[in-house]
Amino acid sequence: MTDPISSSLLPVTLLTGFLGSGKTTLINYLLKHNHDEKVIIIENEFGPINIDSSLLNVNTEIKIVEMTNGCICCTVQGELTEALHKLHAKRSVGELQFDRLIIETTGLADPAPIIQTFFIDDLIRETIQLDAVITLVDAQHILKQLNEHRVALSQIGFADRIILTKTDCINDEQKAEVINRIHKINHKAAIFETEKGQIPKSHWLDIHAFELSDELTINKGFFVINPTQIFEAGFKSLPRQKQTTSWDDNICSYLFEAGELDLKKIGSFMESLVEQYGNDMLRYKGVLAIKGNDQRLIVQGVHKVVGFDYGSPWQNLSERISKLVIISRKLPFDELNQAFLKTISDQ
Ligand SMILES: Nc1nc2c(ncn2[C@@H]2O[C@H](COP(=O)(O)OP(=O)(O)OP(=O)(O)O)[C@@H](O)[C@H]2O)c(=O)[nH]1
Repeated sequence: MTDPISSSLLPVTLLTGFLGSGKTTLINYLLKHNHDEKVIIIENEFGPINIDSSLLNVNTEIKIVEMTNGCICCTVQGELTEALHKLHAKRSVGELQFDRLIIETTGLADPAPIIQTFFIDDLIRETIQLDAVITLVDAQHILKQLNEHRVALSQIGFADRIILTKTDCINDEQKAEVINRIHKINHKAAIFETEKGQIPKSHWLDIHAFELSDELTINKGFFVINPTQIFEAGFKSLPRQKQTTSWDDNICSYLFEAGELDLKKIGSFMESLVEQYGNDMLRYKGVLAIKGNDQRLIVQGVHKVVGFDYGSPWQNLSERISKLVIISRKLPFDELNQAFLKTISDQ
């Protein structure tokens, strides 16, 4: 068995992506090549007949839990929770043995309520670990989908990893345009390419994206609020690459940067940020240096569900820089910049 997140917590991967983006194809590839562990697939479709399960090449090692009673995201508090509880009960008495769960959402689902299920329900929180949100993007059609369907934007915004499919159907210039646009929406998620689902499972399983880890990968292209480096303005938007089209995705990535922070003050800044703008904040993660504390403070959240924990100690003083990345619908820069500057200047 390959390194699951922990021997006691069941790893769950959330596979999302617009209609026809290649989710079933990816799962089929995995099931064909993953013989060392047992996987349960939870999938849902609109309507009374679940067509996708008949497309999956299933052998006896794999069980599929179908949810055809509407869309996961609409019934998430009920049906998904119930399905997870049942699976846990069967697993814990040995009636069903499996090593991981994959949830394949309908192409029209917004992942937010599904992700929140893993943080809200007590039993699920104690027994299951959401590993990562993997978003499949149909490179041939995504630009059109983004222009026409907000949910496609949201699926990219929530992603920890993005798997680009159907790159065999476009040329290099078109691919560069797609990658450029994805980066502008979500600059944190690494992008991988695949043709017909042929990608090693290590690229999308056991990513540990929801663990309160110390790592915070930051690429260029964020809007930056950084009082440690830009004392006067405290805020700058990095130059964006030239845009050839007039679209304006309303989800983008933000970065707050500062030196050491006062726990109480950054706590109340975060509290009011989440209170006011949590509905717009898809994903956020921070590694903060707290005055008088040797350990990194890790914060991560999805909308208004936030988790805090202390991580590994800072090695030296120069390392002690606080960073918070937020992937969100447009936030009011000036207002937040001022509030953030106030938070750190009063310290
Ligand atoms: N050319 C090409 N076709 C692909 C690729 N990946 C998937 N497809 C095809 O795209 C179609 C849709 O793929 P699915 O795997 O069913 O997509 P899905 O995301 O499960 O679709 P929904 O369940 O409807 O949301 C199928 O005909 C696949 O064979 C790829 O990388 N290249």
